[in-house]
Amino acid sequence: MSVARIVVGADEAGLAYKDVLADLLRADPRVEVVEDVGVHADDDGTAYPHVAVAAARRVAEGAADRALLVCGTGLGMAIAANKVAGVRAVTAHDAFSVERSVLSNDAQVLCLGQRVIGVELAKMLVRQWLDLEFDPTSRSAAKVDAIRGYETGGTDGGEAAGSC
Ligand SMILES: O=C[C@H](O)[C@H](O)COP(=O)(O)O
Repeated sequence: MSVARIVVGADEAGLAYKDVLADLLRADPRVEVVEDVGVHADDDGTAYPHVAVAAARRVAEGAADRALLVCGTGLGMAIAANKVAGVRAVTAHDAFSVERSVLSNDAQVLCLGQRVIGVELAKMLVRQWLDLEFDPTSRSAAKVDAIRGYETGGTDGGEAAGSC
């Protein structure tokens, strides 16, 4: 999965980190486009589900490769983004989880909590995230396909095609 086009978003509880992380992304030569779906001001009370879904839809429609979302905890953003078909969003605040979110789960959306981790750790995790790429030939691919199977209305997530 390319990291060329990344959409960022936050509610007011994640705005400061979102802006710092967007600057980090803009400075990375691999990132060609950083699309910011807001919020842009401390007094913008847009609730996190609206931001999360706006960003996740950009990923689902192929307009962005990944999304980086920040709220107070990173939890609500992930819950909301996962309502968009085709999107796999996670909250991850440690290096191992960030790594596995891409390598195991092919997650396109990383959600962070501004009230949970320090800004330097957030920056480190995002730098690491940019280095990661899912391997569609890996043993994890069938499991991600099983997620897709449930999403598209299947009742068994494609269990017949791959055991857990
Ligand atoms: O998951 C939700 C976020 O942490 C949000 O920024 C804060 O939500 P709250 O105001 O409902 O606690």
